Amino acid sequence: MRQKAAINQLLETAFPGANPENGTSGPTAISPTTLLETFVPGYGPIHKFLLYSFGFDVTVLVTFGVVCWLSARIFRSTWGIVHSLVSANYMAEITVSSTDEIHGHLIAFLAHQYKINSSRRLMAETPSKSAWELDSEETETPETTVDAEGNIKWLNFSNQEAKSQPRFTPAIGSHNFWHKGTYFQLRRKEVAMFDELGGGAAAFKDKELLTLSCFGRTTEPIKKLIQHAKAHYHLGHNAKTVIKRPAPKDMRRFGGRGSWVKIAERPCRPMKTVVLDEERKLDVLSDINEYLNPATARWYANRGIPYRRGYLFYGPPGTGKTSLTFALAGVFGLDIHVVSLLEPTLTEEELGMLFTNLPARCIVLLEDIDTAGLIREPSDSDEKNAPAEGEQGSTDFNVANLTKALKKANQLSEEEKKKGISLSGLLNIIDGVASHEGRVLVMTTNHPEKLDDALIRPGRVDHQVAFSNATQTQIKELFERMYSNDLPRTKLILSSPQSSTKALPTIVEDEKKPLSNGLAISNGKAYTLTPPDTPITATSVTPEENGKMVTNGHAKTSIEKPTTQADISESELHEIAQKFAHQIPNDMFSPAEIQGFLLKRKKDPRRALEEVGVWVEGMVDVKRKGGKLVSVQ
Ligand SMILES: Nc1ncnc2c1ncn2[C@@H]1O[C@H](COP(=O)(O)OP(=O)(O)OP(=O)(O)O)[C@@H](O)[C@H]1O
Repeated sequence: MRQKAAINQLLETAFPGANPENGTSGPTAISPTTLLETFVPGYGPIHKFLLYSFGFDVTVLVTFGVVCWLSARIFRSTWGIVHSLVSANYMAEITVSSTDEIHGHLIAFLAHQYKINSSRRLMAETPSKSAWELDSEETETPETTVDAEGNIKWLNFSNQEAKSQPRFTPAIGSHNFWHKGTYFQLRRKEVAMFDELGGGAAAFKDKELLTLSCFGRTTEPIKKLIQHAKAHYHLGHNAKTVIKRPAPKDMRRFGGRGSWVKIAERPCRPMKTVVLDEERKLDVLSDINEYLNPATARWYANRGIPYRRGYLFYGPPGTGKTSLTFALAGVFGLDIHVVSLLEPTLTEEELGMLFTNLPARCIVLLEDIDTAGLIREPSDSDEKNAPAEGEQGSTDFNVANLTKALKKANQLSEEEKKKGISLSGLLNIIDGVASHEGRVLVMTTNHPEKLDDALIRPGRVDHQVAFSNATQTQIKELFERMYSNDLPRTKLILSSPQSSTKALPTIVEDEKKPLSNGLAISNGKAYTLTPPDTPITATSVTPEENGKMVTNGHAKTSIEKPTTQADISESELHEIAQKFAHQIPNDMFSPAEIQGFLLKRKKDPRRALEEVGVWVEGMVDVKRKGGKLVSVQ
């Protein structure tokens, strides 16, 4: 009886006004149950069934669910409104596209941020490192084959990729982090870009956008963060020379900095490793040093002279033209932009655009300019005078001639299409009105005699440097360099750089100040020029360590015999070098050839001395016969 009364009471609460006992309806009142019955068909019977069978009023649960859902909706939209109001009025943001190198700097920096690292949403990436980028020998863990005595015989690097440590970066989505007391929001998202590939083709490409925001009405904290990320990135890259080349065709169409892509980063080549007549080396060094001085830019501007400098390095193959360019880039901390004029997809307009998008100061390297296939556009008179085949007169005009003429016309138009860069086009790009100022242009060639006069006239080429096969002094230097551990830094004494002082008599205020890179500015007096240290990841290996390598955590003896360097005193090394140099004729072999010979005996100077006679004989024989394949190595 009591149970029935309780159910009745419940029903009364659920259906106020409805009396299940007598079935009469009272005045209608709005209750959650009546509302649900109105909007959800069949709710009433289910509700009654549950209530009678289990004494459980489902309306309470449903009402609670609905209230929660509604609250969540209201909260979300209120939050959205508040967030957008706050973002619009009290937050600053900066967006970075993945087409810009800052994107890479930021991601690398964020990957190092412990707060991001502790995030629960990360993206794993396998960083690909070049041989130069490996931190140290210890981080390399090649598989090794060991002989009976436990010495390493063969190394195998096939498992390298699998073993390399993944890098964790923030996943696509939103992240928050603190940096130096500022709260930052990071949104990483991918957007599909409709990219017209030309020739009617098009494709969607993914591009990434990073949006950094922080509270406040100024973007200053974000700018500082980006600056910090850049500095962090370059921290480990100070001693590297960055090599860039034109981006793939579809990327460089957009212009901007994205027109150049980094292809490599190498440790700076120390100037002392380039064996070249000291005076010639210093001439180039002081010339570039003076050119890069900001005061010189003003000097040029005041006189209306285009602020550009061109160098021609010429000489036989393997004599150090490229090496000197890299060493110069290291000394002055410039990036090298390498352009191949033979690239079939490169048009004149694109080359012009690439030159416009060069950074303020850089080296542009045009290698083997004689083989670049520059096209001299035929003059009108040439065209008129050249008799076309099949044009011997209308009388003997026949079908065969017509076919030939058509074929030739087609061939010509095909060639025209592939033509690439004409000489006049290149000349315009090098020093035309739209040409970039502030860059150092280096052109190299093995055949200067083949170059067009216009290409090397002053203004386009301001300084020529001749390279030749090695002299005995250079051979000795190469030898000593190969076998000495780490020679102390050489001081280069600059004696009276006349050319520069004559050319720039009015640079006064800054002249005696050493530049930040350690080079002094010429003032007509003799002065000491010390090329800045190029801190190549100095592995100060002790003689004892030198014969060992660490693999998989175990120190093992290296493949080669323990070095003999430790056994040789400096004076003996000089003596051997002297004898070695005497056995090689002057000006016959390029430094590259000598380096190649020494590399095969890189740990054994005595053996190099013993074997050099036979090598010279064999090589002289090959050179005399004009052959290319060597019988002695
Ligand atoms: N003068 C030099 N001093 C030191 N090393 C040199 C010198 N010349 C050549 N070498 C060595 O020889 C190799 C080839 O040199 P490099 O590429 O600079 O020659 P190159 O003159 O540019 O040749 P090419 O004309 O074929 O491009 C490099 O490994 C370099 O170290």
